[in-house]
Order: sequence, then structure tokens, then C-alpha cells
Amino acid sequence: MSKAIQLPIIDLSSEDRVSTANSIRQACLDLGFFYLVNHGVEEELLKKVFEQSKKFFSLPVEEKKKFAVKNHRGYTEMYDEKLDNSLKAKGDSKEGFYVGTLAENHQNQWPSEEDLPSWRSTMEAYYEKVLSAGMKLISLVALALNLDEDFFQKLGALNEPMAFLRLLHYPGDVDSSREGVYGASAHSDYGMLTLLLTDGVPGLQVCREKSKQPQVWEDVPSMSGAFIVNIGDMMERWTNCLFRSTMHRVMLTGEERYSVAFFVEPNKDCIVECLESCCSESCPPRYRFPPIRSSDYLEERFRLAATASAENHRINI
Ligand SMILES: O=C(O)CCC(=O)C(=O)O
Ligand SMILES: [Fe+2]
Repeated sequence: MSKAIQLPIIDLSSEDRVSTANSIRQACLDLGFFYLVNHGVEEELLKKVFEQSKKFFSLPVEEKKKFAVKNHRGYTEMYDEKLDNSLKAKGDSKEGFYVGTLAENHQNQWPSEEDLPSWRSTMEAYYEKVLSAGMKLISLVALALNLDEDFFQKLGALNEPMAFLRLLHYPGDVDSSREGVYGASAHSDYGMLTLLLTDGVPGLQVCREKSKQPQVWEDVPSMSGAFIVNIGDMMERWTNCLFRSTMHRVMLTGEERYSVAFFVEPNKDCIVECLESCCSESCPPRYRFPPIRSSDYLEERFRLAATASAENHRINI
């Protein structure tokens, strides 16, 4: 058993925005992981998303493959992805389903109303609600960086955010005794921030210092009704590594596990480069992080994580 970590709790409904922004700043300087409570997404909807997710993953695999991922929307099979591509294992032991931005809803794939009634409306409602919580949170993140709260909106990062909802299912019957077998192998997330919901089954772990050997992994307990939020790599680049995008993974415990990740990414054309408020003469922009276009960066990361078996449904955003 690994040691359980205690994450700070951020209340999205608090009227004291300055103090909330300060707490976010501290959490992001420290680990870049925190719980988000009072986020405005009703318990009932959280429950429904899990129910509908289970219904989809319970379909026969041939049925699920009819929604094989296209343009980064739809079903990803077991082993399609290897988040730590230095591993020898064939791929991560999980299946998933991506829903992309509703602004380009024609590109999304939906099971029919006859097969899975209310599936689409549940996912759309969840997408809208979590996106709205994510936008509120990003305003607070801007304040936490001593910027105007609408900084990322003004920058044009969020007029068409490339947010992805991803349903995840980790089967309980995978032999995880072999080396390199994980539900999700070690990685950091790609974008601005991630709002994660889990069903309470353990498995998620974080590593504070990825270069320290041996690596120390700590369990992240889930908190009922709260999102686990983490900072992604593009936010780390924007902040010149002031805010941390921490490495994490999902262990297989022998118990089936469901989670729902919501990745908030800037819009495609947004250039991600060191913010002025995060560099100075004594702390210049890191040379390994030159300005990049958001969608170029994302595509490259998706490409690196796709296993050979997933090559034929390569992402194209
Ligand atoms: O399922 C989880 O708890 C985490 C998944 C994750 O880290 C990811 O998909 O990026
Ligand atoms: Fe992740």
C-alpha cells in the first residue's frame, strides 16, 4: 500500500475570490492537484453519467467498435493507448469513449436513442455543466497568477475551447502481476486543466518528483461529489513551470473501476508561450518550452500515446 496524500479543497462557490485564488495558487505551486467542491454540477447528473457510461461499456465489443474513434471522438479499445510510451507493455489496460466540443457536435459519435436512451442528452448536459465549472475555475486560476480574471478569454484561448469529455473503464479481471501493466501508465495531462470524477474505487496515484529515484507514488483518495482537478502541461508552459503539471497513473487493483475525465484545452490556434507575469530577468522563459500552437502540441502528444493497434484511427483535430 502507498501512502495516501491529502489534497487541498477549493470551494468554487466561495464569494471570497481573492482568498480562493490564493488557495489555488498555493495548490498549483505545490502539486497542481486539488479537490473542487460546490462546482455546480448536481449529484444527480454525476450519478447519471456513471450509469450511462456503464451501459455503454457493457455492450459487446463488436457493438462498441462501431463507434471506433474518428477525429478523436468515439470509442478507444483496450491497449489503444500507452500514456508512458517508454514501457514495453502492449498498452494501457483501459477502454474509453471521447466526446469532443459540442460546438462541432456533428463530429461526435452517439449511440442511438433506441439502443441507449438518454445517453446523448446525459453526456451533453454533463459536458456543458463541467465546461462551465471549468471556465469559472480558469478565471480564478488567472487571478491566482496575478492576471485579470478574464485574461485567458481576452487572449482568445477560450472562445472555442477544445474540451474533451472522456469516459474511462478499467476492467477488474486484468492480470496486473506482469511488469508494466497499468490502467493508465505514468503521464502528465496535456492541456490547461483536467476535472476528474471517479467512482470511489482506488487506483489513482501521483508522483511528486519524477526525477527522484526510486520514484515515490502516493494514493489520491476520491472525495464523494468533488472533482479531482489537476494542472496540465500547457498551463505549466504558460506559467514557466510555476504551476505544476504532476505525473500520475492508475493502478489496477482487481476491482473494476470507472472514471470520467474532462480535459480543458485552449482553442486550436492559441499560441501557448511563457506569460509575462511568470518570467523575469532572474527567471527567463525556459528554453525547452518555445511558443507552440495548441493543436500542434496536442496532436503530437496524442500521436506519441497511440499504440500500433490504434494507428488506423489516428487522431486528427
Ligand atoms: O482514471 C483516472 O482516475 C485518471 C485518468 C487519467 O489520468 C487520464 O485519463 O489522463
Ligand atoms: Fe491523466
